Amino acid sequence: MNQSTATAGHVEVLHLGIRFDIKGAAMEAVQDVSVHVRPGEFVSLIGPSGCGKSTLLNAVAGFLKPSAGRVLLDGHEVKGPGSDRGVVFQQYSLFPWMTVRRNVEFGLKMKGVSASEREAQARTLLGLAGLLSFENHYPDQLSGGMKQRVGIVRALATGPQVLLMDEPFGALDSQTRVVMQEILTNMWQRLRISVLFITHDIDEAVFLSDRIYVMTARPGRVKSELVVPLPRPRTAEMTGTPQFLSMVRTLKGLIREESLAAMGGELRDGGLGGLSTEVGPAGVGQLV
Ligand SMILES: Nc1ncnc2c1ncn2[C@@H]1O[C@H](COP(=O)(O)OP(=O)(O)OP(=O)(O)O)[C@@H](O)[C@H]1O
Repeated sequence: MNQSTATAGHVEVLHLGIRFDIKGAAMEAVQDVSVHVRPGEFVSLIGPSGCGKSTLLNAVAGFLKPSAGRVLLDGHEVKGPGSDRGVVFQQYSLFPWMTVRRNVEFGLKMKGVSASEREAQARTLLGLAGLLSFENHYPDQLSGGMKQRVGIVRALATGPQVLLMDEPFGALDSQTRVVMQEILTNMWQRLRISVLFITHDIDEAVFLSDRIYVMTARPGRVKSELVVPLPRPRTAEMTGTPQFLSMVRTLKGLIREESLAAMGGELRDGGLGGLSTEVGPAGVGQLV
């Protein structure tokens, strides 16, 4: 497993609270959340829409200041964005006027890395992502999946200890998404980097993660923490195993409870009384 070899990239979110001011009223988006990512670990956050997943990730990225609690990276308090954390969003954030390789080199250039070293590092990572033959293409000559692969490579180029990914495959069609998951798990396996990953796709979370946090409806708190017991490296065949399917079923039950709670019981009150909020048999997802 990765976490046995990586030594940096330990994220600790301790009793995090984040409040937004909306028209003069405080709105609590995240409440008393404690989560962690060990060095080299792949951890996902899932939960109903609006439960504060992006807010939490933005606090780890240093884009948002906690209203309560702390975020630590390798024991040091996060006080703002830094090159020790790479961020990938759902929207492709490439510079359209730069080639693929120039896009990847951009962060290295900002760090003052020499042209020859930049080129070597960019080409190594592009090779890992299967994009070397596209290094001189421009973003608008690439498919959505390729653009997002360039986005991931660009986030990795400056050598962060932690990769923060907010629904990175959300805009892709389902076939491309599955391929991207395999590419990401292979890259992660080689790079030994810590990942905090947000997704709405439960299969994706199970396929990629070592552990999964399920969040409650707003204000977001940690509802459950599950260890994914599947071996590494992950392969597409594993998605059909009873272990995988049982874990997906467990997570679906947990999310469904919270989605119903987020709707304030409106569905049941509206006459859909047959809807059950009970979670099915816990299966293999080991609750910790
Ligand atoms: N900058 C902001 N100002 C005010 N409210 C905000 C801000 N950012 C987020 N919120 C609110 O905080 C809550 C949590 O939002 P957030 O985007 O973190 O949820 P999420 O779980 O990532 O949602 P989704 O799964 O739909 O992307 C929502 O009610 C959202 O409207």
